[in-house]
Amino acid sequence: MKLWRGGRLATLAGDSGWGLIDDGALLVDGGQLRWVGPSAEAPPADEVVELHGALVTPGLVDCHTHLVYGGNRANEFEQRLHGASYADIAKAGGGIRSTVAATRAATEAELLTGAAKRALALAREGVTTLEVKSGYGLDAATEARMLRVARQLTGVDVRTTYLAAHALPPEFADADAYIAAVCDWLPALHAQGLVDAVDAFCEHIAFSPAQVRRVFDAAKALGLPVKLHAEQLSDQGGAQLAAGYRALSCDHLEFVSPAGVQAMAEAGTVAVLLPGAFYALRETQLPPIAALREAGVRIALATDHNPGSSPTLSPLLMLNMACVLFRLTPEEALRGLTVNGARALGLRDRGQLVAGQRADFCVWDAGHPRELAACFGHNPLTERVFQGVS
Ligand SMILES: N=CN[C@@H](CCC(=O)O)C(=O)O
Ligand SMILES: [Zn+2]
Repeated sequence: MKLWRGGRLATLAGDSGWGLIDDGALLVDGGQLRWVGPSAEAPPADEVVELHGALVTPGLVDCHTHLVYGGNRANEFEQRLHGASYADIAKAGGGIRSTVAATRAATEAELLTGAAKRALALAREGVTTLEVKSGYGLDAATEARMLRVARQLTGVDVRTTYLAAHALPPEFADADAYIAAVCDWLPALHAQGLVDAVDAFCEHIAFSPAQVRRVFDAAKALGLPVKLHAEQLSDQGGAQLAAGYRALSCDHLEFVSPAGVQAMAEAGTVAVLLPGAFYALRETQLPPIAALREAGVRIALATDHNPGSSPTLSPLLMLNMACVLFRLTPEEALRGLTVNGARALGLRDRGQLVAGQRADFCVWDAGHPRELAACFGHNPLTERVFQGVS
């Protein structure tokens, strides 16, 4: 067993507060935290690492990414600067569809090379758990390829989400017929062990609530949990729909209604906020933070890394943006990228520095956890411990 001692621990234990332990220690047994507390009370260990007062937090959980894809969409960045909106570009056949063409054209090895570089960039800022969605294949073979690639990523714990209901592929004129295919492909992917959860994009440029319901019914029949890209550009009632399926999370939520917030609170559905997309699309409608807080909805944060609306690989920048743009407190933001991110994936074994949790943690050159959110464009990570190994 290995003891890390003499650190300032932001344990995030319990439901609020930093859970600070000054001069704290962590006893690691294999991949698990065996004991956490003041250094002076630490049990004996085979090996001791001195932290010299460094800050320690749980490993970061990036619970919403589209990390596997071909090509890039910097051309759309320019188009938006010339006045086109995200929806205009999508309606003209660009956006998600343009990444679908590039992803279909890429080999599994090419997709893995690109995704592995991105996963490494996230890990270098402290990510230890990462969710990766499909949704740029939109045919059975490419959706499977994306999910297989995600599962091959190493150095982070990966959760995969089936998002074939992301956009209508060019070979389908009828969205209902495509949704039937999306539902048909799912059992085989699930049988191959490639799917942890099922997601959909409920929006006027994507799929209707009735279509999402069919996808969720297919997930439910297999016992798979669901998540939803909900109310990003308009209020479709997606949050209520998802809550009706006890969804793990609803993500984006700029246009969610009070009824949607209430339904999420009652279902225990996590609100995943994505400041990178909000920023890049110059959205002005803020997610209803005060209402989410008041209703007691857990708030998570993620990079939403994708080549179009959120081409960021910086979870630390998301902490800062969540505070500056959404007015989250630094503590809410860090909880969003740790314990609440884990909850958005249905995981209860990580996100806090508490005995029994996974030994995934970060050591930072910082004196207080609020510094992680206050600074931007600066990475103070000095060590990342993943399953007990640094
Ligand atoms: N909004 C839908 N899906 C992604 C963007 C995908 C893309 O533009 O390629 C998101 O979460 O932001
Ligand atoms: Zn997304």
